[in-house]
Amino acid sequence: MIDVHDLTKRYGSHVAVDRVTFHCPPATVTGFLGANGAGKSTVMRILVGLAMATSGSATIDGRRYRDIPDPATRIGILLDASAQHAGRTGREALAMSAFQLGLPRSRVDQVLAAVGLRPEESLRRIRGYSLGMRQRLGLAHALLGNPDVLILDEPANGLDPAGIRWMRDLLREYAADGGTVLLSSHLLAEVEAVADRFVLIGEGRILAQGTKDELLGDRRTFVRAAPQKPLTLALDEAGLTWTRHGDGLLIDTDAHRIWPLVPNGVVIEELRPASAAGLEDLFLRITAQTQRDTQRTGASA
Ligand SMILES: Nc1ncnc2c1ncn2[C@@H]1O[C@H](COP(=O)(O)OP(=O)(O)OP(=O)(O)O)[C@@H](O)[C@H]1O
Repeated sequence: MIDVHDLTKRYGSHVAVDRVTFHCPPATVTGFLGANGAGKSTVMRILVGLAMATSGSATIDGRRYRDIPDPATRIGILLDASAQHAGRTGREALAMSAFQLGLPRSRVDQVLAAVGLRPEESLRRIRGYSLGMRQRLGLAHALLGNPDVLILDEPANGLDPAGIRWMRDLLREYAADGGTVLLSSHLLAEVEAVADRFVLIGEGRILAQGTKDELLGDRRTFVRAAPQKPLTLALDEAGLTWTRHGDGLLIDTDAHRIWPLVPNGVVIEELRPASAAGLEDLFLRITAQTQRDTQRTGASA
């Protein structure tokens, strides 16, 4: 469990993180979202002991990072994939870390396979790695000690679409096995696809937090159909509630439940979630309204 409580970080007179509170339960992926300079990296750096809090606390399983024995076997960290030793090969870098952690060399092959770095790639010097390869290597480092918490700052940066899909699957599996993931990203669609919970931060303050349902709320579906009557009859028969909305219907269920009910001969002209465009829309609306002197908290944890 990651617990950030009333955390504040000042740099001189600048308040980078302002009384931030959130937690990340086990078996979940928490997406940490915010515009450039919002304070995400600062919170993550404090969590892993690279920066000191001005006040408040940031703990993992009830302890500050520096108080955790063998932290690398409990917490996997990827903060800056470009900050890896350029002159070593990927395999050498992992082998050194494995040695320091007292892990068998076979663990290096396991994590290389887990992150999809091919043997010939692992033998190349890191300076020749693409950003996507560095991200994979950084994640291999994070996974090396088989931790049950992952703290990842922008891990999808530089990954191609297949890489992003791969990372999504890896993190979902990790959480399904009971792991706790805190992941920051600018790629909202990706975070929306992988995370169970979201924390939105702006100018150092929490703007909203909650599960997808809590934040994106409206699960109704808007449908325009021609002719409409047979569809409303089918909806009634299925026990679904609906209301007329403009030239269409607002139906009290998810889109995937509606498709099988559409009678033969009815043409669906439009079918979409009734709420706006999802997380990206929410993010842009909330951050557009960001004021340092107002705190908007959506559904809370
Ligand atoms: N060492 C530092 N000294 C002074 N100010 C800092 C320092 N580190 C961060 N800041 C400031 O704190 C604020 C938050 O920065 P932070 O890097 O945490 O944001 P972020 O949300 O991670 O942004 P990005 O998405 O661009 O990485 C910014 O205004 C930044 O300029």
